Amino acid sequence: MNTDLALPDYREQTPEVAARFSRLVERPVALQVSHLTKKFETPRGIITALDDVSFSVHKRELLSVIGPSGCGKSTLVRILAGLESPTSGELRVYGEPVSGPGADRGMVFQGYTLFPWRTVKENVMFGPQMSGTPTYIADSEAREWIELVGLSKFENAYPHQLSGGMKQRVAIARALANQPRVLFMDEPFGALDAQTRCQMQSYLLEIWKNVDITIVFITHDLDEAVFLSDRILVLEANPGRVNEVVQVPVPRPRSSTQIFDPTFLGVRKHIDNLIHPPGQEQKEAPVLRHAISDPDVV
Ligand SMILES: Nc1ncnc2c1ncn2[C@@H]1O[C@H](COP(=O)(O)OP(=O)(O)OP(=O)(O)O)[C@@H](O)[C@H]1O
Repeated sequence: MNTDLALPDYREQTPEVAARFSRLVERPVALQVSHLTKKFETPRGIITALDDVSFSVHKRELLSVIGPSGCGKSTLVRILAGLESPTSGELRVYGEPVSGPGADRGMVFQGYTLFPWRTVKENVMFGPQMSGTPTYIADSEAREWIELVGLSKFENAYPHQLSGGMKQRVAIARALANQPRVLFMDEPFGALDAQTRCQMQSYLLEIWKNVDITIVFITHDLDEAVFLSDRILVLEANPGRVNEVVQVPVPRPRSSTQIFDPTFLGVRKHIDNLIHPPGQEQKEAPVLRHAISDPDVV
């Protein structure tokens, strides 16, 4: 059976979805990335990790970035967070040029970056305390953020007492407690098992619904990108360039049952084709230098 025939074109939008996108582009631009280029000098020559990358993210938008390995996702997020400088190009947050790290941008990484010697609440309070918020205010605000991520019963627990998904919820609360204007999430659920990962995606949408925050979400998981995003920035590799910015035509609110909808599958297939162009699939597994030959392994 050719299932492609049943899939709608990824550009088909219901009137509700089209209206949502018209409203989205009317909102202020939270993040403007203009002509970003990053070159690395290596003993083997210059590597262009990012080549003239431009895109914008609107207030309260959730934009995912996806692409093949080596397309520059990590380099991009490091530059956006101010941990690395671009070779050329510019980054603006609500119109203000930025360079270097700043409280206007928050980060959630894949690895658990909580302080193991601090409780959940102390972890969430850390940023505001460091920026001079009085302890009693930081304390009461931390409780609110912890409630938002559904961990009130665990505010006095230590990270080692929490599951991987719970630790990432604390990491989200900790990032939000600093009240950034844009939150960058770099494969935050990449280390979680499949079931927890799906739960975390739903939690993230719940949290996002209740907070005035713009999210840039880096992932290599197509389903995750489609499930979460308003739009998806698809990068190509060697050099890292913008391939396409795709509007996700799946209505909100999202639910896990939508992953079987033709609309979901149609846009997923389009992005898959951009990342793995038909006819360029790898025909055989690469031969590894240290591969062992075992006749019992087929
Ligand atoms: N510090 C560095 N020095 C030299 N080359 C680098 C450096 N960092 C990244 N690169 C190169 O830049 C390109 C983009 O790398 P980057 O890690 O940003 O891609 P990625 O999309 O995150 O890859 P992956 O999905 O495999 O993690 C690659 O060719 C990589 O080898």
